Amino acid sequence: MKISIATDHGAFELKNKIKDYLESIGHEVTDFGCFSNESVDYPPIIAKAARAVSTGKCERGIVLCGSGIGASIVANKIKGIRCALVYAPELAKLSREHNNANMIALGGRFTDFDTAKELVDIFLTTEFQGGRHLRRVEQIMDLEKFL
Ligand SMILES: O=C(CO)[C@H](O)[C@H](O)[C@H](O)COP(=O)(O)O
Repeated sequence: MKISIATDHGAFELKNKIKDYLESIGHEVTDFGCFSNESVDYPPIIAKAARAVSTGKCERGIVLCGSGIGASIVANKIKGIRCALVYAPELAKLSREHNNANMIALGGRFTDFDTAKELVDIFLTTEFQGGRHLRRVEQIMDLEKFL
C-alpha cells in the first residue's frame, strides 16, 4: 500500500521507526518530514501528508505530533480526509469499521513503538463495514460542500 507519513519534532523518532517497519513489511512510504529533532511547526508538514491522500497519490496516511491532536486537526482540514486520533487498538479498529478513516494520528509523547505498530497494523488491515456507517460517512463528506 502507498502510505504518507509526517510528524513534527514531537514524534520524530517514532515516525522513523514506523516508516522503517512499514517498509520492512512491503509498504511504499512517502515521508514528508520532519527530518530531525529540531523544533518545527507541524501544520504545513502534516498538510502535505494529508494532501497526498486527498489527491490519491497515497492510499492511507499516518501523521504524528507530540499528542497527535494538532496533527489530526490539520489533516481533517484537507478535503476528503477522515483522520482519527487513536491511542488504543479498539479505536484504530473502529476508525476503519465505522468511519472509513483514511488517516490516523498518533501522539509520539504518549505512544510507545510496540503500541504504535499494533495501531498501524489494525488501521491498515481492517475493512470498512459500510451499511449504516456508509450513510454517516457520506453525511460527513457532504459537509465539505459548505466549506
Ligand atoms: O500540536 C500538538 C499538540 O496538539 C503537538 O503535540 C505538538 O507536537 C506540540 O504542541 C509541540 O510542542 P513543543 O512544546 O513545541 O515541543
